[in-house]
Amino acid sequence: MRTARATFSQETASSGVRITEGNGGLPKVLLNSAHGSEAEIYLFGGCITSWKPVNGKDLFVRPDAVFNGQKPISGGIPHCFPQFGPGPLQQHGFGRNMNWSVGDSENIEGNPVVTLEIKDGPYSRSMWDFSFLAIYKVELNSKSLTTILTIKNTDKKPFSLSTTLHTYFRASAAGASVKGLKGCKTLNKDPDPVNPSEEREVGTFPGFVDCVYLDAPGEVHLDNGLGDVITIQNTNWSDTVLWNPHLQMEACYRDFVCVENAKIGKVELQPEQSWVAKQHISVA
Ligand SMILES: O=P(O)(O)OC[C@H]1O[C@@H](O)[C@H](O)[C@@H](O)[C@@H]1O
Repeated sequence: MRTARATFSQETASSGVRITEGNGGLPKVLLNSAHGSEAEIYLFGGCITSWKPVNGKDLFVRPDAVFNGQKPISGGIPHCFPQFGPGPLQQHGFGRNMNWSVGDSENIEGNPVVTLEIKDGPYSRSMWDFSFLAIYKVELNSKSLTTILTIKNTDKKPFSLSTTLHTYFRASAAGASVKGLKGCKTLNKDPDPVNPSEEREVGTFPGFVDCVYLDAPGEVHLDNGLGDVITIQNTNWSDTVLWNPHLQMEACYRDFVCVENAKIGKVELQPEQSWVAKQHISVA
């Protein structure tokens, strides 16, 4: 079944896609699979704040997260677009500060699929003077969540960007580990500035961690220290970031780790060109 152009006021419950009012009165999209899983996405930031797979833990939203449509929502799966980290634009770019609109929604064998999008406007143009279209397709299955991000250059001049999905997984940081990054070259802010290749079979979070793994594999495994192993697969997200703020966020650092699919090196897009990347996270 396919439902075109859902709007805030238009509920498409039969497709398992429903738009309702979330925290702070912000519109959010609820996804319900016929197979028992749930997810929610705030249109502000296109931020997936909840993913409850069958037999798995929810994502993590920081206790300092605000839902006021002004500051980005800190938690879940925020977009860092069109810049990851600090730089000429605001930290992590402006995609997480924009109101995404709902495009198509559909239902595939009981699994809801929704497509969100943003394009340039006065707000983005004031910081980044390019015409672009970002399309974010989200599909919920019983034990997995798939997102496909497409960035299209709709301008007459080329542009470049970096981006990540800054995913906050609920975890026991002290017991969490990530497998699959051995051999990757690192860009490690701390503690080792010489940026060696990762030698460990598993990355852990014994203290402050903020490390980019370049040319990461298409699949890594997060043991969340709470009894689940989450498989994180990707196509075209070339890098992986591990982050835990430790004592910088004393109130919550014990309860999450970020494992981020990232594109750190610049994506260069000529007019009409697109960049597409897929993330698939799943529990056993
Ligand atoms: O706090 P924010 O802007 O939501 O971003 C989350 C974190 O993202 C990390 O990538 C940065 O290294 C941190 O400095 C930052 O705090």
